Amino acid sequence: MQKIAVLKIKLGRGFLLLLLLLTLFLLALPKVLPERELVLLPDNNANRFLYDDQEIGGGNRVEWLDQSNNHWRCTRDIDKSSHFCGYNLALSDDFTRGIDFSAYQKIRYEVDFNTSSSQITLFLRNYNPVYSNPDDGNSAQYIHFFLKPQDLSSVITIDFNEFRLAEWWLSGRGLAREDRSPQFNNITLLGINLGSDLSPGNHDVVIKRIALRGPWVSAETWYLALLLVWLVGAIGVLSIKMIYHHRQASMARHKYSTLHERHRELHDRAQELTDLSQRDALSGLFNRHGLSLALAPVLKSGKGYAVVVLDIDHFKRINDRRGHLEGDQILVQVAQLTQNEVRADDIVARWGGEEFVIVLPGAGTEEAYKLAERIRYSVFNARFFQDKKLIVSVSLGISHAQPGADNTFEPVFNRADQALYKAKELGRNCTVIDGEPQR
Ligand SMILES: Nc1nc2c(ncn2[C@@H]2O[C@H](COP(=O)(O)OP(=O)(O)OP(=O)(O)O)[C@@H](O)[C@H]2O)c(=O)[nH]1
Repeated sequence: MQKIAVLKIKLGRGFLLLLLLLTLFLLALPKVLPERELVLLPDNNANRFLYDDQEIGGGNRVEWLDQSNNHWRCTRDIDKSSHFCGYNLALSDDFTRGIDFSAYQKIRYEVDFNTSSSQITLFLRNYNPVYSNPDDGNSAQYIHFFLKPQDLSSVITIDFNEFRLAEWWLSGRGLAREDRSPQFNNITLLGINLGSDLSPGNHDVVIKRIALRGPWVSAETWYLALLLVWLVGAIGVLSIKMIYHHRQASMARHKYSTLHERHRELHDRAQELTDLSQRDALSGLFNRHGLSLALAPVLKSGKGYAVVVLDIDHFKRINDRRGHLEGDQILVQVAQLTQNEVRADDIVARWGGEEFVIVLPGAGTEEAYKLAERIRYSVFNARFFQDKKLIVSVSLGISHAQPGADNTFEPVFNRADQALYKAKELGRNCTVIDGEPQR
């Protein structure tokens, strides 16, 4: 039991330690893991195109300087007004099907800007059938971020939280609340616009790389994993406790049943010893000690009782003729025949040798005489070893203890024994009552 308790404590501590380590590991993992990345550019199949405001009479003209390296230029004609000039990257051939950016957190541009533009717009287009129309490129959400000259560096990383939905796109559309904020689940196009008011001269841009970045696993998933770990931990601890208590209970049950078994064995043994000390081994009747114990309450009651002393006639001769073993069997059979005739509360004992004593509590001599005669006839008529020639008879002496008198057994027994002696003298196979002539 102690070993199990120690094991339980060790297991419990081990489990807690494991849980703690696992929690620390899960907490540290997002910080250690490299970010997930999706490279949008360079991509050989990328659908890139430039646009300017020439068609609407503007003063901006765009051209590729080195298309394979995404190197392009906007030139502003001072004599005309400036509206827009820029670069687009279509993410698929199908204008309605883009890429889900929402699994990422930010977008990373590696761009060389050689421009004096005071405001560069980085924008994304999100197509959603709720508000978009496949025939109208402008119906996809226009989400933008304004780059100021001070933001320009070789690597620019922008969190998607920093993007805004353009007011001009939103106005007049009457969209539902959930559609009035930027959506990133189906981005079909991204672009760079050098601005609406470019300064005269050349503005060169080289786009080296554009990629999405984000954690491998979302914060919600981490929390869920932590919760799961603790849940599994709690179930583990509970299971250990249950197993421990179950084992304790089964050990207690085993101990109880062993004790119970032992108790039963001791009880049986005690009964056996009691029987041995009170019973005659051959006949199974009370011996003298058993008789004195059984007699005690009768004497104490003071009610009076009758005593019959029985002795097998010429038993020595039977023994001599048939052998001691058969003599024993005759003794057992006579005991049984006697036992068959008595009442439930009569006490039958083997006094010794071939002599038996019967005590009849509350009985008078008449009753005792009838019993003695029944026994005598029963023995005389009994068949021993199926031998018709073997006749066994018994002689009996009877005495009576008056109620309130004779509270010791010995004198009453002696009187019955005297009567038995008389019966023997009278020729045996008869019953004599103390103080009476033979009937
Ligand atoms: N087989 C057997 N014989 C026993 C036992 N106890 C005593 N005896 C024998 O019983 C016989 C008793 O003989 P006796 O006292 O002379 O009396 P008896 O031969 O019965 O003669 P009466 O009593 O005068 O009729 C003896 O031979 C004992 O050895 C016993 O347990 N088994």
